[in-house]
Parts: sequence; C-alpha cells; structure tokens
Amino acid sequence: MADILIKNAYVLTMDPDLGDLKNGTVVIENGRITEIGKETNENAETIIDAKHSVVMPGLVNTHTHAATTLFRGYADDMQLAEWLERCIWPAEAKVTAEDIYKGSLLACLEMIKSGTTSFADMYFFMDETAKAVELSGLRASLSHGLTELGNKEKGDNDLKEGRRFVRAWQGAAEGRIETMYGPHAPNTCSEEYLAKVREEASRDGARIHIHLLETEAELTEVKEKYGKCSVRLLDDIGFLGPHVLAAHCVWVSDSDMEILRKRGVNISHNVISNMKLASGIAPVHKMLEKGINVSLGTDGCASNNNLDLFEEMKTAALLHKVNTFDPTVLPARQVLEMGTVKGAKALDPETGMLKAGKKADLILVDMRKPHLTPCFDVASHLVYSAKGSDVRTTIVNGKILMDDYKVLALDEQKVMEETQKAVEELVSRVNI
Ligand SMILES: C[C@H]1O[C@@H](n2cnc3c(N)ncnc32)[C@H](O)[C@@H]1O
Ligand SMILES: [Zn+2]
Repeated sequence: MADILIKNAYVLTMDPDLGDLKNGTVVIENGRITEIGKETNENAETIIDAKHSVVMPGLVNTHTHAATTLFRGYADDMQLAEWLERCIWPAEAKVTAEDIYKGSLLACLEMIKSGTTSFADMYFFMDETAKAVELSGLRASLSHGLTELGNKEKGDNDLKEGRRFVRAWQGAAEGRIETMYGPHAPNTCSEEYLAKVREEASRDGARIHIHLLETEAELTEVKEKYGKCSVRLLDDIGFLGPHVLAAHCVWVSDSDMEILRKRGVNISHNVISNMKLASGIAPVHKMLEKGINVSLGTDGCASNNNLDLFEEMKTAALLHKVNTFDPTVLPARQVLEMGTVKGAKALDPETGMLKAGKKADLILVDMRKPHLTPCFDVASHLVYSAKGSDVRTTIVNGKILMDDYKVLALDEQKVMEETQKAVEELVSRVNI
C-alpha cells in the first residue's frame, strides 16, 4: 500500500513530457512520487481529495537568510551599505544562538504555510537553523556566512566554523539537509580567501553559495581593487562552475553573462530585495535567453519583508516586462519554472517536478477563492493572482507538513510568541 494518494487534482507537473493533468492522481511512497496519472488502482494509508485544488511542485527559495525574520521591518528604506553597517550588522552582533533558532523556526513556519518546500540559506549559528529545518520537515541547503571584511583572523575563524558546519550536517535530517560553503561576497572576502574557500569546498565535495554583483558599489570597489569586475575575478581563480549558487547578479555585463553561462553557474534572482534596497534590475530575461539557470530567492526578511515566493514570482514577471517595455517577456509558465524546476536544478535536481521517481516535495493550492475565480489558465493564476496563503497542504520528502491549512510539525502560536519575545529582548540589548 502506498503512503499518500492525492486524487481529483489539477496536476501541474512542470514535466514537459507530461504537461498538466486535469482530474489526475499522484501516488507517494517512501518519500518519492511513484505514480502520476489519470487513474490508479493504488490504495494508500492517507488519501487526499484535491478537488478544487492544484497540485504542483513545492516552490524553491534559492537565497535567503532565514533567521532574519528577527529583523522583519526593523530597518527599512535605507541604502544597502548603510543598512548593513548601521543597523543589521550591529543587531546581528548581539544575537544569540537561541534567537537564531527561534527566528529560523518562524521562517520555516512561514515557508511551510506559503508553499516553499526547500531553501538555500547563508547565515551564522547555522546549527540552530539546521535544527529548525530538522524539526520543521523542510529541505534546505545551508551555509555558514564567511565574511572576512579585511580581517584575516576573522576570515580564518569563519572558515573553520564553515568547515565544521559543512561536515557536521551534510546529509542530516533523513537527507533533507545539504551543506555548502558561504563566502559572503567578492567585496567582503579577498581574492586569496575566495581561492582558499574554493579549494576547501572542492576537497569536501561541497557546493558554494555567494552574493555576486548585488550593488553598483561592489562593481566599483572590486574594479578599483583588482582592475576587473567580480565575475572575472572569480573566473580567474577557477572559482566558477555548476557547483556555485550566485545570488543577485544585478550588475553583470554581457561578457559576465557569457562567463556565467559557460561555467554553468546557478543564479538566484531576488527581485523584491533588489527593488526594496534599490540595488538595480538584474538582466534576467537576457540570462534566461542565454540558457543560464535563473531561479528565485526572497533574500532575508530584513530586505523583503516576507518569504512568500508567490509574491516573488509575480513581481519578477511584472518588473521585467515594464523594464523592457515588452509584456511578452517572463510569461507565467517561465516564471513558474524559475520557482520550481530551475530552483531545484540549483539545490536538488531530484525535486522541483512531479514525475515518477522524483522526491515528493509538493503543494496543494486551494483554487476555491474569490480572487482565483473564474479560472481560464492555472499557470496564469498561480503567478498573477495567487498568494502564499492560498496553499492548503505542503508535503516534503513524502511527509505532510501542513494538512488543509493545519501545520503539523510546529505549534504555530508558540513559534510566533517565542520569536516576538526573543526580539523584544534582543532590541533592548542593541539599543540604537
Ligand atoms: C550572511 C550575511 O549576509 C547579510 N545580508 C542579508 N541580506 C543581505 C543582502 N541583501 N546583501 C548582502 N548581505 C546581506 C546578513 O545580514 C549576514 O550578515
Ligand atoms: Zn542575501
């Protein structure tokens, strides 16, 4: 007998061979999708009637700082450098491991409730985020942020901690946790340091998560220091490859894009964070045209201010249309690909698509809502009309994390109350 049988669903498989199935079924066993089709004779321990719902792959958030839910709305409407240096970093200096645990749990809760089934994170006290991922049931690619900031000793200590974390948690939580190295950015880490991180990562067989050309200031700083931009700098030290996940890539030139394409680098587009911090507009349609793997990220809640990837999909679709004066760029299906298949390609290619053999990371979106009526085209609704709060059921690794709006692994009220309390104490310590 199978574990879960979903029936009477509109199944948006994101598999080009299968397409969408009206009135379809999905069978899940041992954490994987075993069957997809119109009908099945399978019986299952749990049967989900998905009438009036869309079943689709869970969304993949390829760049965030989960625990920064702690700083949601704490410092808005500022320049990135000033925002980091005057507000975020001083606050982060006072944060405890317990705060990070609570902030991460809140992030996991928010992601489960808004249909995100896996995410890539870069932060510190990462054991705490890993514990939150383990408890919540989500899938994640986690890295300890390495910020050298001109201080060799700090760089070495960060690298030591990053290495310890990579080795301690790789494959943990029934294989739901992947660990990565997380050098912060080419303007906060030196060339030698980046080369060292690259070497350590390849020795451990770990992948790398980095911020890349988020701001014009990074472009100028790196050019002044090295006589070339960040992408060339990284390429010249053999840093780039398909094992690299680069967040932002706002200030990339045509020749940078060519390098990123050739090296098979995965890009995380963080459209709302880039808009809020006024970092600029990443040339996403050009990157997609070149065949670069561009997925979506929310960035942290300090610069978004939520983790709702439905908002991210809509905003990405809209911004690139108005930026190019071309309403045909980033159509709904392509944006859905960025939120699912392309994100999965960056984090775990065994997810992101509903297909027999893939890991069972999927969501049910409730279509019986005023703002989703009538329905001509499901893909259009998911990108332009739906919200994270329309997700009614979330399944990761074949386990139901939210069942018809009820989160099973976490006590919602308690998670919110505890984070609120922790933040009040934290803010009284920072005193700015
Ligand atoms: C891992 C480190 O990255 C910082 N951080 C959070 N958001 C951004 C952003 N948009 N750009 C650069 N760094 C950021 C975190 O605050 C932490 O210090
Ligand atoms: Zn970031």
